[in-house]
Amino acid sequence: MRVSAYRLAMLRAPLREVFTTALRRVDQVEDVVVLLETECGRVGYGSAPATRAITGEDHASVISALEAELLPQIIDREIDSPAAIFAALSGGNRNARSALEVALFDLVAQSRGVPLCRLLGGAPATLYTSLTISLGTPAGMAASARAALDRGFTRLKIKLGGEPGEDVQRVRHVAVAVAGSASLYLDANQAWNLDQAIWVMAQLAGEGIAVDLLEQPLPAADTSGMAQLRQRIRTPVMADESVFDGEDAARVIAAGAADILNIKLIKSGGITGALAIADAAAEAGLGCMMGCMLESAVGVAAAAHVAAARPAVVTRVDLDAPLLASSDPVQGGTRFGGSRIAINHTPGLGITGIEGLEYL
Ligand SMILES: C[C@H](N)C(=O)N[C@@H](CCC(=O)O)C(=O)O
Ligand SMILES: [Mg+2]
Repeated sequence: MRVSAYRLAMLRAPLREVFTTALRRVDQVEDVVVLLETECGRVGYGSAPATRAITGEDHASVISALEAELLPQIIDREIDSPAAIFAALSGGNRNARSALEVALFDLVAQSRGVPLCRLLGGAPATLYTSLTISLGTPAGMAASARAALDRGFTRLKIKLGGEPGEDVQRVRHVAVAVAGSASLYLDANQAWNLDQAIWVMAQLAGEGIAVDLLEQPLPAADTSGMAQLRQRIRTPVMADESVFDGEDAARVIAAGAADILNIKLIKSGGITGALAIADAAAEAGLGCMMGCMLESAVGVAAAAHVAAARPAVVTRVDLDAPLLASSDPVQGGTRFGGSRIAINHTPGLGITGIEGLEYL
């Protein structure tokens, strides 16, 4: 398979509500989309959002890495396997690499006539995602949680990361709103220190509020704090910003800093890096969550395929970004509806087009 041409475009989609975490606020889905074209008329899709607060990249740095560094490495080159993709690409930044890798994997799977997850060793499946409740006022978050129940979600990810007393209030309000109809997990996006994390979890335990999982409570580099926290609370701790790639995974596992790892294609620089994290976790007997950034259904569909390729280790998915948007311009392929994600059985990612792309 030879990539003969490429196009770059912007995909924009409005959100149902502004997405707010302890790290950033996002007003709309805004991805750089890579379209790779082959001599035989196939199109491979990949995408990346700007995630400056997490990976340091904005749209300009993603576009420049693609055009100046990465795309020249693959144009008119024979690429027909995952190993060839890995061998072809060097440099760039994580966001750009992820977009390009996904588009290449899409094409290789299409050329073999199999869904992407089959190329990666799995099979199409139905996944069930949590829905994220943005950081806000306790009353506002409770209302969003009730709306999520109405949409059929039974697992909610509660964004925290303000003053600890206020965070307890937020969880308390959400817990009352869902009244046991949904499991709750918390994501502080690095906002607390060790004492604050212990205090918040003790308050919630004291009030009998069940918390399923605690995601990235401490700063990404504080693996020793995360390891100490695990000894002090009963709730499993998940590493998100502490684990970008396979090397980070090995370090976090060796430090005993997490019970579960959150894999995201944008952090790992694509599918190869994501599988390296899953393999490291499997070897250590840890589970993984497949997560996403606030991004379009192109990258999230690719993440769903990776999850379906490693069902024994990727036991949870937080692939809700397309559901946080008020419409999905991506046509064909993996379908997102309520909490249900139905992975396509058609070749590659199965994408047949994207409405409203603004070509660069
Ligand atoms: C969208 C997903 N549920 C999520 O919360 N992902 C991130 C943050 C995404 C972003 O800032 O774009 C997370 O911290 O888990
Ligand atoms: Mg997180």
